[in-house]
Amino acid sequence: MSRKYTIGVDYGTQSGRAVLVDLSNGAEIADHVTPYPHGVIDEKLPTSGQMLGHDWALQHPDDYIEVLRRSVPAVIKASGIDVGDVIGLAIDFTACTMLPVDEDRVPLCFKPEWQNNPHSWVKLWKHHAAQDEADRLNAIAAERGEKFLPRYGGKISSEWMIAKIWQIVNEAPDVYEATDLFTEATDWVISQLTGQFVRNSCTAGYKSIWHKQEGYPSREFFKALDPQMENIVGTKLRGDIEALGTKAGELTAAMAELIGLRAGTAIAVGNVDAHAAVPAVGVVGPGKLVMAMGTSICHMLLGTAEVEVEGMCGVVEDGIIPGYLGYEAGQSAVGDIFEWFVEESVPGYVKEAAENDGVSVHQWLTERAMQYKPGETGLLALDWWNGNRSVLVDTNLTGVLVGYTLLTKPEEVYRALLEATAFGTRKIIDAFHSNGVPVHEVYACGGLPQRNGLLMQIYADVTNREIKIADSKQTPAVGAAMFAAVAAGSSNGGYDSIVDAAGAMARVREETYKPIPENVAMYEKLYQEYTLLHDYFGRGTNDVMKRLKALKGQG
Ligand SMILES: Nc1ncnc2c1ncn2[C@@H]1O[C@H](COP(=O)(O)OP(=O)(O)O)[C@@H](O)[C@H]1O
Ligand SMILES: O=C(CO)[C@@H](O)[C@@H](O)COP(=O)(O)O
Repeated sequence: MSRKYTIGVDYGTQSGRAVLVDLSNGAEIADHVTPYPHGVIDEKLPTSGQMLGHDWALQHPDDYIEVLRRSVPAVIKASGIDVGDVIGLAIDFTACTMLPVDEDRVPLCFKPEWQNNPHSWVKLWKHHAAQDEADRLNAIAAERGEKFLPRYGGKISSEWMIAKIWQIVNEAPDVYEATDLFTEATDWVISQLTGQFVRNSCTAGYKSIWHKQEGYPSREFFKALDPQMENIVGTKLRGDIEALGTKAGELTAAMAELIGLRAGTAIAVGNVDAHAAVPAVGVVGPGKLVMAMGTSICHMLLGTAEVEVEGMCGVVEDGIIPGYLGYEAGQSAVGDIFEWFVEESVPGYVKEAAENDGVSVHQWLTERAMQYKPGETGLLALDWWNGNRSVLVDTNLTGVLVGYTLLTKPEEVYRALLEATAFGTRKIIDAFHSNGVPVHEVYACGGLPQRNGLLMQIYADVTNREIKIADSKQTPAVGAAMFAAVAAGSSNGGYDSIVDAAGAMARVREETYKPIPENVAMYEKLYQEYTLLHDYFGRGTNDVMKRLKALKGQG
């Protein structure tokens, strides 16, 4: 039998990428990236030019189709394989990235009557303008003693589906009324490929408060949020919910023509970027934490029992790998903080020097930051430039940097920011480890481990754990390609389970980052200081960040 292939398409924050993978060994035969033509829409609406509020982040649904139009034919062409040997396609996405669609699954923002209303657009995962709704939702859920709350670390995030929908109810009831379905972008793209709408259990579980045994929260709960939402489960949230790796349907003739694959190709149900990455590094059992490190970090871990962990994003049965409870936690900004510094905060001389040396500003700063020992900068930061996702679950928290002097150099600040994100990860690991979900090994994938060795050494030192790195530039896409192989099934040249697919296709690099004992000791001291600052600003001793944000809103 000829070699068989699948395509995984990873939808990130700024771009989407397709990877064509050999099913016999997981080799990435070709990849292609399509930057989203509209990028992240966080200043003004592309249609009317209307300015968006603080904390808004939207996207254009056609950008997702553009990724398929451009990147799928590009990987077929670059690989030179026979398209008939591509047996499946699957995608993974940022989440909760959601949109309202009409009865024909047309996004409301495509329709002239709605296109000038910002609430008709895709709300990206990092749209944080529903914090008020999230706060009220959490208070109501706690008051009612809702059983679901502990499964989400005690708080539902403003990033997740129900808070985002409630914001639409409050600010644009007409959009709410006109919406036939609220869908995750990952499920919407799959519906465009197959012509059928099916939800996936991963986003339903982590982002929409759905539970395998108990379903969604009760009508009474939704009614307590707003009477207009009472029947939302049977109406705007309806749809079959299928497990990861299930075949959602087959590629329609029209889409086959558009993207250059055969009609009838198996299409898997949607998935989330970080979750898809887990089998791609070979993790199919407990004790091994996977960090998907890019714009943000998602921390993924498998367990055998459902336990409560402060501030985790969620625990979902079969949510990552069937047969296990999948735990997720995260940091809302990591690479984004480094990017902010590079774009908004380095002096002109750094940019010029980097240009003269022919390296990126990130590289220039990293080479210099490497010369410092832990503690030597005298700086300490809180990594809350985009709020805190875990363990505090509060998007109203903001960044802090302590220890500036007149001699502070940009590379020292850069190093302090790298370290702050590592301390944030340590908080998450400690929360799991001390609550009965052990973390013995750490794996990293995503853009950051490929680009910044100093960052990875700092993470190994701060967490005092060896870190294994994915042997792939596009780990979530490879994971999606594995789920596509499962959707196609072994009778078609794919696999019967994700465990079988991971056994044959997953890869990590031989070299690892090992903790250096003297760095571990110094970082332990700095971590104690980080914890003091973290609790002081994050647990209510001093709510100055929130007061400042409120004043900013009035200004
Ligand atoms: N050399 C570098 N060191 C640290 N961060 C970097 C470096 N180069 C780029 N970045 C950061 O990587 C992030 C993008 O990560 P990537 O994994 O490619 O994207 P995504 O999260 O959208 O999938 C950006 O936020 C950028 O600031
Ligand atoms: O929240 C999740 C997954 O649950 C991510 O999609 C979100 O953090 C975005 O990830 P990226 O940083 O764009 O890889």
